[in-house]
Amino acid sequence: MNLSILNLTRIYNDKKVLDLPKANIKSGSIYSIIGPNGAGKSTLIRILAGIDNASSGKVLYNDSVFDDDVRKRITLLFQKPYMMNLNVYENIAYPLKIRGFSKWDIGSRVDELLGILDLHDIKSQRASTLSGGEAQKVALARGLVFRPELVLLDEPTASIDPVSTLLMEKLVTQTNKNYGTTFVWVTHNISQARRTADKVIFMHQGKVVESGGAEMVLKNPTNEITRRFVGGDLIL
Ligand SMILES: Nc1ncnc2c1ncn2[C@@H]1O[C@H](COP(=O)(O)OP(=O)(O)OP(=O)(O)O)[C@@H](O)[C@H]1O
Repeated sequence: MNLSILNLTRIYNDKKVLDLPKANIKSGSIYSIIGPNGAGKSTLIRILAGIDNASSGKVLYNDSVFDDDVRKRITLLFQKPYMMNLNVYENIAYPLKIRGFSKWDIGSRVDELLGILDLHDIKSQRASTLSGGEAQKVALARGLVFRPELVLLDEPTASIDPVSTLLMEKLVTQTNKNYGTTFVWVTHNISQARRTADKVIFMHQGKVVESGGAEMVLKNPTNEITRRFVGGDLIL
């Protein structure tokens, strides 16, 4: 799913926290959004996911404005996973069940995801008893099982151990490759952006300071603030 962002702003208490005159997210790519605290990354994700309103401007999903049809083709994952009061298998199967998939199709898709994320041993466990990391893996599997066109990720691996983080990254890159899924992933982990992203968007003070191919923005940025940020300079 392509996204076109035009003159998008978000104002909180008279302060403009987001100001994006023009940006495009190309279908089939993995985008990392990086930038310091308060840069407007989560605000942007919330607006793209239709759970917050812009103060002005618009976002087009392919060529449509946000509506129920767009909503059905999007997944949003935060740092804190949401679990339904079901077991692991049923949580992951849920989006397929409500879309009327056959039992056989549900079984094969859920089994594949359980395998990739190493969740087979806990597939019958109630979701309310899972650890934070286990729950996040289940949430990712549930968010991908119906093969959404666009996946919005807001620091989903921030409190996940390195092994599970790599499994989640692998699932994201594999899903992108196999189904052409577009990912927009907010991360504070520059190494994670290096491992996963095709394109990187660097935000600072509500604006896109630099964007482009991951290799270029992360290794050879043209902007001085980007260079300091990716180089680990804490004072921008
Ligand atoms: N509901 C709100 N009311 C007032 N100000 C808000 C609100 N939500 C966000 N802000 C402000 O908007 C700015 C951008 O916040 P946002 O959460 O988008 O930043 P971020 O880049 O995701 O930061 P972080 O890396 O810390 O998660 C911040 O200054 C924040 O204080």
